[in-house]
Amino acid sequence: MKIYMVGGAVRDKLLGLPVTDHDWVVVGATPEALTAQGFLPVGKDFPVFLHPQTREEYALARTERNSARGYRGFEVYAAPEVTLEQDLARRDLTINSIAAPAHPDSAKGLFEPDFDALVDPYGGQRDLQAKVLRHVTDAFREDPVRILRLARFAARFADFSIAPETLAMMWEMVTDGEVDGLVPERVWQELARGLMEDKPSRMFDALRACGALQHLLPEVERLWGVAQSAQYHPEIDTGIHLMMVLDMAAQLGAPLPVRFACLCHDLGKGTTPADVLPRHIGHEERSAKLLKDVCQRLRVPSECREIADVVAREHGNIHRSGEFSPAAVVRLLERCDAFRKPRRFADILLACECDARGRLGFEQTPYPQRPRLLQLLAAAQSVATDKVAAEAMAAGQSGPKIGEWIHQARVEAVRQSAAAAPAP
Ligand SMILES: Nc1ccn([C@@H]2O[C@H](COP(=O)(O)OP(=O)(O)OP(=O)(O)O)[C@@H](O)[C@H]2O)c(=O)n1
Ligand SMILES: [Mg+2]
Repeated sequence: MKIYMVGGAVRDKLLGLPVTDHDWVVVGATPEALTAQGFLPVGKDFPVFLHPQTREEYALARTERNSARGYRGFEVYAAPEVTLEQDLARRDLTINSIAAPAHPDSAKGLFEPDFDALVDPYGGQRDLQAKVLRHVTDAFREDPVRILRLARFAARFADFSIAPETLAMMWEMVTDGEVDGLVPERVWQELARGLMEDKPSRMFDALRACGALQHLLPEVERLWGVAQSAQYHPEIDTGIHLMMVLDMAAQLGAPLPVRFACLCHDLGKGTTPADVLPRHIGHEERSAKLLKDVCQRLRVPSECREIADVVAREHGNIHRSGEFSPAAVVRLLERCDAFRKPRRFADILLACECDARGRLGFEQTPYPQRPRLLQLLAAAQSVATDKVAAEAMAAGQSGPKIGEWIHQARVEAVRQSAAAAPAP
């Protein structure tokens, strides 16, 4: 048997990037031979084994066919006579189809890849140098998730382009309805990973270029070509604004829920009636409704869904909060559930900063609303609620009236804090 390091580990090593997870392929072996060497079988669908010490994945060389639409319908063929070239041929991108032969290092009991003896039958190194994302063979079509994977790699390797023939193939796959059969969990998984890359906008550029975004997220696709007022949005186009917001979220190191909230905050601008454009009165409510559809369709986890809902509804109010009375500030904090979930509120404010700075010419503009609302929240939180409640009861109050007293005490605390540091 012969063992090779493959996939992302070889690619990242050649790019000089840190390598975290190692994938291996085993040629000329049977499951029995691997088990005899101490490897642990794991794959339910695929013949995959774990190294007894490192727990890294070792897969038998295989060919595969997609027997049905979507993710589940694979037929896998693994046998000792499947060659390395055959295994590399069924992979997604040339840059992911380079193999490094590995030699057992008997001292450590591990395998050491030899990067001076790469096996690269599909031009992976050439495409790494030319910075091109290119499919390996027609087998790319067998797995439509690869459209999303490619889009995600475009977001990660922001200076790579998509080979025209690959884009053409993706376009055909989309036209054939291939992305419509994807299971929601896989779509969400890839979208979430792409959102977390350095330049998320490039994932959406790629998905638009092949027509997939219209199928996966029509609510987002629709935003291109929708005008906004030039006074607040010099970039005008809502789709362009959205991409700037996402890239700002990446630049500010925002976590996934914040990035998802950014993605969905302006969905309602896509359904603004033509006669009120470029104004978008009431778009917040419409965003929240469309967000609900997206979350149901893609089974978005509740952590992402909930923050996105608040950001969709309240981002305009948070932007304008500098003009709010102390009572209006407290009502805003209450609607955001900031007293119970202060950390989530900080994330909501981060999403709003991304929105404000994700505009042409505003990238470096400070967003004082964020520190100010955090300060006012801290002031409102400093109210000793049990003391206020005791006072209210001593004054003969009960039920909701006690809540009103607490609310009033918080308004007073916000008033004092705001007076000490007025909005800029
Ligand atoms: N739908 C898929 C998934 C994986 N692969 C192949 O399996 C390898 C390992 O997959 P994975 O670990 O998911 O991706 P990586 O390329 O290693 O990228 P990452 O850095 O995201 O792990 C890929 O390089 C690719 O050769 C593929 O061809 N098609
Ligand atoms: Mg990997």
